[in-house]
This record gives sequence, structure tokens and C-alpha cells, in this order.
Amino acid sequence: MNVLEVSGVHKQFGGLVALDDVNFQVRKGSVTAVIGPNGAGKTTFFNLITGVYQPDRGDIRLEGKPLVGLRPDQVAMLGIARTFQNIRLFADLPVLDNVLVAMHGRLSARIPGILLGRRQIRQEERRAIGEAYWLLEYMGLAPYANEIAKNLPYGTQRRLEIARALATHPKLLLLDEPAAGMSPRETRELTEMIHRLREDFGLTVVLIEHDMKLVMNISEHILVLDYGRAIAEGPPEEIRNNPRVIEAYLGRGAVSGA
Ligand SMILES: Nc1ncnc2c1ncn2[C@@H]1O[C@H](COP(=O)(O)OP(=O)(O)OP(=O)(O)O)[C@@H](O)[C@H]1O
Repeated sequence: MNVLEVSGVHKQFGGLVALDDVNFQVRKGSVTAVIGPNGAGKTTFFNLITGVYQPDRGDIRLEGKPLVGLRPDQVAMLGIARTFQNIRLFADLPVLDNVLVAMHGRLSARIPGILLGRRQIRQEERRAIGEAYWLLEYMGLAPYANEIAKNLPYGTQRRLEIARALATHPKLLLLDEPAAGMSPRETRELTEMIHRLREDFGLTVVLIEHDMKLVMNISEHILVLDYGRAIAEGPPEEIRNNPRVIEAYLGRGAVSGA
């Protein structure tokens, strides 16, 4: 079963075609990578899925529900969470609060505050704090719960971003260059963590990544974009040996370390 279905999605910025009639399906519970050279349209693709941009034409569906026309907060409510290439945290807030804020959107939508008595609000808060601690524990972040986010090492901030995404209880998790700036050890841990997320939560993951070792290790399926066009799609071993992909991307040294 497909969680995400993208059909004929096209996006132009003035004269620049950022995505050219892209089709893409993501199977439930899979890990899929979107790769390609700089400027190929990868982040634009995430921005279209998450409602940051609207496509000029085409259709995007999450479990059959149309996403085109929805705002980012509406897309998030339907079950898509993402992280960003440039980390976006509440830098001056403690780690725990960063997760609680992310959780808030989901909780307040589920139970309008006006319907709750003070005792119930306290119960909800206690439950939210319990869940936030659980998530921090799960992500190996519990020791940092009271640290200010901006003081964490870079790789740990990336993990916190993922914890914030998980706090929204997504069906589909989009990770934009999750290994950027990570040490080889942090990247190995990230690989294990993505595997665990899929096993423990049945989560579907789509990631944009330039670290080909990570991509080839973790993905079942890879979509390759070049100048906004989908030039190849398939399992890692097929993509690795695809002459068009080698020419457009892998041959340019992107496989170094793979
Ligand atoms: N808001 C925008 N306005 C104008 N052009 C844009 C906008 N967003 C993206 N672009 C252009 O669209 C093209 C695709 O950009 P995008 O960021 O999606 O590429 P990418 O594959 O994610 O690249 P990278 O690997 O460097 O992050 C680029 O030429 C970029 O300059």
C-alpha cells in the first residue's frame, strides 16, 4: 500500500523549472531516498509535499487524501512531519520544551482547551510531559532534557529535530539531509535510529541525503532528480549501476565513502 502518491507535479519559479512533472510513490513502512545534484529540486519536492509551496499542476495524496491546496499546519495534522536542511529549533528553549511545543499542536487540536476543566488540563500536561520524556529517552536525549537547545552539539540538535517531528505522531517522516554535519559515528547511529523508527512505529521515511553510504545502506527505494526531472527510480543496487545516474550525480564524487 502507498502512503504517498505524487502524480505529475510541476513547479516553476519564474522561468526556472524546479520540478518537471514528477511522479513518485512511497510504500507504507519503507525508507526511500531522494538524491541528486545541488539545485535538482529535492527540497522543493519536500516543500510541495508539506504545503510550503503549491504546485503549478499535479496531485499529491497522503493515504488517498489530497494535499494540494492545504497549508503546512493542515498537512502536519494529516500526519506528515519534517526536519530541515538548516536545523530549526527553539534555540533558546530547553530540549524538553522544544518537544513539548511540537506536541502542543496535536494536543490542542484533539481537545479544545475550552472543553477542559483545570484538573483535566493538568492531567493532559502531565501526560504530555511524560510522553516528551519518553521520546527524549527513546532518542538518547534524556540527559540533555534541561539543556538549552543551542548549546547542544550539532549532531544532537539534529536528533532533537527528529524527536520534535516524532512528537506530532506522523505517518510519514521527511528528513532533509539528516546526516549533514554529522561525524561518521553519529551517521552510523542515525542509520540505526532510522531502522528502529521504522520497526518500532511502522513509520514511513523519505530522506534527502548526499551521504551515499547512508543512502545505499538504508533505502529500499531511491528517486533520482536532476534539473527537476526524475531521471531514475529503483532499489539501491540498480541506482548505483545506472549509467544516467552515474553521469548526472554519482560520478561527480558523490559516492566517495560509499
Ligand atoms: N523560492 C524560490 N524562489 C526561486 N527559486 C527557487 C526557490 N526555491 C528553490 N528555487 C530554485 O529551484 C531549484 C531547486 O532548488 P532546491 O532547493 O529544491 O534544490 P535541492 O535539490 O534541494 O538542492 P540542494 O541539494 O543544494 O539542497 C534551484 O535552482 C533553486 O535555486
